[in-house]
Amino acid sequence: MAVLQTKDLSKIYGSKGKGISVKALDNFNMNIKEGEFVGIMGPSGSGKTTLLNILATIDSPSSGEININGEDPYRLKEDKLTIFRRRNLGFIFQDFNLLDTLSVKENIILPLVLEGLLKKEIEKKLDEISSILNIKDILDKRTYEISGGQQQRTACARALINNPAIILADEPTGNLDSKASFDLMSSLEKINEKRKATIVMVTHDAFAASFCRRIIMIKDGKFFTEIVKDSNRQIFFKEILDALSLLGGGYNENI
Ligand SMILES: Nc1ncnc2c1ncn2[C@@H]1O[C@H](COP(=O)(O)OP(=O)(O)OP(=O)(O)O)[C@@H](O)[C@H]1O
Repeated sequence: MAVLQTKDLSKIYGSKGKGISVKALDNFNMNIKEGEFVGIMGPSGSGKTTLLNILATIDSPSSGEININGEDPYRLKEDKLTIFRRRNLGFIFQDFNLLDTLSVKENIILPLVLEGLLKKEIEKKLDEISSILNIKDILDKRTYEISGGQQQRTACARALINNPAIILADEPTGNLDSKASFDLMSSLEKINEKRKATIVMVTHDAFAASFCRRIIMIKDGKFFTEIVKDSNRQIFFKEILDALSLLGGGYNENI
């Protein structure tokens, strides 16, 4: 079953007639099934952030349709949209976005406290997610007392604790070293496999992308191609690099 669908999604920045307008997304179609782990890649300026912001309901499309877990979020009023977001979407950002006045545990359980869940239920969910992400030992620490990798795993736990329909990740390894990237991506892979979590991740990093099961490449706001993992991660990594070199737009120089 598709948990996320876009149909002829377009986004034009800049008002008609005044100055230059930019078509950031151009009739973009995408279909993501429950339990998929999908990477979105493309050259700088190809529309990845625009797409993610629209899926995150932060920015509205100029035209086209979007369906998340059976609803078009852009048809909801603001108060319903806030609840929709909290229940259906989990966010992981490049810069972690943790609250440094709170402990690791308080950061993670925040969405459940907002939902008004019972303490016992909160503790059970906290225990489950912190074991998967290997952060049980640091739950009482402040966020400035832990490493970047631990901060990102904390942010992941917060995004996942209430089992959202979709996890949206924007360059989650962008601020991590290679060991922390490996740990984070292994955790996301495990969460995808064990909890059937649906993950959509924008990344420039072919190594991080190799943990996904499908990569959608976009160029100039349009679907360019997609590749599906049908062997091991090392082979998929090479296939991603090959596809990126065809895509051009600055990727070729990095290979
Ligand atoms: N708020 C805005 N106003 C006007 N143009 C914008 C705005 N945001 C993005 N754009 C333009 O839309 C296009 C797509 O931008 P977007 O940020 O989605 O690309 P991207 O693929 O995420 O790039 P990067 O990899 O560099 O982050 C670019 O041409 C960009 O300059």
